[in-house]
Amino acid sequence: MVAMDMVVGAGGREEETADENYVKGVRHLCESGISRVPAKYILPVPDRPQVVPHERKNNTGSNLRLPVIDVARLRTSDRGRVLECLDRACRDYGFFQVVNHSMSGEALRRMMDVGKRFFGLPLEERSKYMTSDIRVPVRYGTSYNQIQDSVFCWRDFLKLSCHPPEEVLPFWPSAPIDLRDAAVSYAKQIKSLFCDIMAAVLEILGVGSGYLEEFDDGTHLVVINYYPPCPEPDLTLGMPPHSDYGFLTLLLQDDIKGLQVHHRGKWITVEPIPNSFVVNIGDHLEIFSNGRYKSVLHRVVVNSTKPRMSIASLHSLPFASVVSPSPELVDRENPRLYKDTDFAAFLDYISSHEPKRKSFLESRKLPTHEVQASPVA
Ligand SMILES: O=C(O)CCC(=O)C(=O)O
Ligand SMILES: [Fe+2]
Repeated sequence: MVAMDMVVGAGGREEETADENYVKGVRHLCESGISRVPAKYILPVPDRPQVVPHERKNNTGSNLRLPVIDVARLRTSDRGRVLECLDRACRDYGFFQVVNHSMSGEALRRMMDVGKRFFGLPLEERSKYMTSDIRVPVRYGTSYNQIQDSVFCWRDFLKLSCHPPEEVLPFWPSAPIDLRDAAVSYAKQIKSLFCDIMAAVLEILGVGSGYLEEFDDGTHLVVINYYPPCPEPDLTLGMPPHSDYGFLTLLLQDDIKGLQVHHRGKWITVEPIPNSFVVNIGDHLEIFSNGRYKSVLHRVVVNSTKPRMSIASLHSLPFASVVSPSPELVDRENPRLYKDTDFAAFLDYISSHEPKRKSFLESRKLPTHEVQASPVA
C-alpha cells in the first residue's frame, strides 16, 4: 500500500490534501486504498456516463458492431468491393474495425504484455517520465490533458513518439527491459498497416497516391492507456468525449469493453474483436478530405471490477507539414471549408485551452462568409 495524505471531506468523501498527488496517476490513487472517487474526478451530472440500470453491471451501455474491413481482401480482385465498404464506413461511422491484417497475434500480445508490465512498475520508475512538456519523445501522465483539465479522468498513459526511430528510441523507458524492442517492432508493423489503409482511403478519395510518400516521414505517436477499476464508475470517465488529431488512429484494445462512439446522437459501446484494430478518422483527415469524412467523438467508460488497457497509434504528416483540404476535393460545388493547420498550431491550442469535444477542429473551420471555391487559403 502506498501512503497518501487523505482527509475526510464533507459527505465522507476522502479528499487528498495536495493536488500534486493526482498527477501521479489513478493507479497510484487506487493503490492508496480508496473506496470512493475523490471530488477531483467527479464530472458535472450532464457529463457523466448515463448507464441504464440493466447495463449497470459492466457500465457499458448498448453495443455496436462497427463495420468490419477484411484488409487481406484489399490485395485480391475484391479490392473494389472492399473500398466501397470502407468508404461507407468512413462516411456513416467515422470508425471501423480491421481484421485479417498483416500483424501477428504474437506481436499484439507482446506489446500489450510489455505495456501492462510498465504500469506494474513502482511509481518511482514510471514517474521518471512524468513531465508537463508535451513536445518530448516520451511522457508518462494521467487524465486527458492534465495541465488543462479542471476535472480529471480515470486514465494513466505512456506516450511514445515513434519517428524517427533512431532519434526517439534512446529516450524511451529502459524498463521493462524488453519495452524498447517490443515497441519499436510494433511501431514499424503498425505504420505499415496504417499505410495500407491510408493508400485505400486516398484511392477512394481520388487524390492520387503521391501523398503516401509524405507519410513515410510522418508523425507517429503510440499511446498506451491504462484504466484501473474505479469504485464509482458512474461518476467519471476514462477519457472525455474527444476526436483524435491525426489522419487515422489504429486502436488495439484488450477484451474489456470501455470505448464508446458517438453515433446518431447516442453513445454506443464498441464490442472488442480479438486481434483486431479499431480505426477512426482524425481531425487532419477531416480537413484533408474537406469534410467528406468527419472525425467522430468517442470516450471511454470505466468499470468497477477489471483494469482495462488500450494502445492507440496516431498517424499524420511530418511535423512541419501543413494540412489543408486536398485541391482535388475543392471546387465550386465543394468550397474549401477549413483553414490550413499544422502541428505547432495544434500544440499551441492544447497547451492553452481545456480540450472540449471537437473544439480544435472547430477552430480550424473557415467562417461561412469566407468559404472558398478556390483551394488556396
Ligand atoms: O481506450 C480506448 O478505447 C480509446 C483511447 C482513445 O480514444 C485515445 O487514446 O485517443
Ligand atoms: Fe481517441
